[in-house]
Amino acid sequence: MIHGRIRGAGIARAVMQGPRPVVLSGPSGAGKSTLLKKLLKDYENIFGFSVSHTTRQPRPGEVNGKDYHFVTREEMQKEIDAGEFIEHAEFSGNMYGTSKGAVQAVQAQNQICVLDIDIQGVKNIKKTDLNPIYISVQPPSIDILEKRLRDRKTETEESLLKRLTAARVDLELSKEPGLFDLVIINDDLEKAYSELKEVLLEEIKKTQESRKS
Ligand SMILES: Nc1ncnc2c1ncn2[C@@H]1O[C@H](COP(=O)(O)OP(=O)(O)OP(=O)(O)O)[C@@H](O)[C@H]1O
Ligand SMILES: Nc1nc2c(ncn2[C@@H]2O[C@H](COP(=O)(O)O)[C@@H](O)[C@H]2O)c(=O)[nH]1
Repeated sequence: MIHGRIRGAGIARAVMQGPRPVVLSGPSGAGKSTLLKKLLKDYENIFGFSVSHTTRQPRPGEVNGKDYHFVTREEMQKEIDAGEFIEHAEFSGNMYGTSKGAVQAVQAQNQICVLDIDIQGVKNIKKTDLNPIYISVQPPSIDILEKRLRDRKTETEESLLKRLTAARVDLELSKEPGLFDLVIINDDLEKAYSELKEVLLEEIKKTQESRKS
């Protein structure tokens, strides 16, 4: 596995559709949303979030259309059948998916599109021509992950156990050589955030430059 270095960042994209997207993956509770929120705050208008669809219930404070498009299983299946999704997966008893519209909405603003998706999503995106930078955010240990998930107070005991089981699978599958361009161990948040910014610096600069011209 490659740590702290990016593969293929300098390779020109076959089809230039603006800045290269970014996939953030890793176990639930590893800190993807925390890092992403910092990035979106510090680089407002440079990054845009791909708003996924999900069938899970909204958490307190989550906004429909901003954090997720909260939909029923029937609604989501209908859109999947109509070919409106780039990828979709079942995670911890709910459906999640990235619609074509979610990515297009960000790319239309010439922003770097960031996808927060699980490892099944990563494998499915690999089959497309999206060509993102793949980053896995991982916890320092499973025990710390469990503590973070418990402290977040978003899960029932049942869903927490499901997420921990999925986390173990995720950490195993993530070892596949070449699956991720970069693995960030999110122990110290500021250090993890610096690593994330460093790897994205080239795309950030390109996007900032394109705004000037
Ligand atoms: N480096 C860190 N040190 C301590 N706590 C952290 C750190 N990073 C994130 N956290 C906390 O851990 C919890 C889980 O983080 P977060 O919700 O960002 O994870 P996630 O990977 O986005 O999870 P999910 O995939 O379920 O959305 C949050 O309560 C967050 O505040
Ligand atoms: N394959 C996809 N996975 C997604 C998508 N949106 C989110 N996720 C992943 O689901 C889990 C759980 O998220 P939570 O918000 O319920 O905690 C997490 O690993 C996300 O990365 C998606 O569109 N496709």
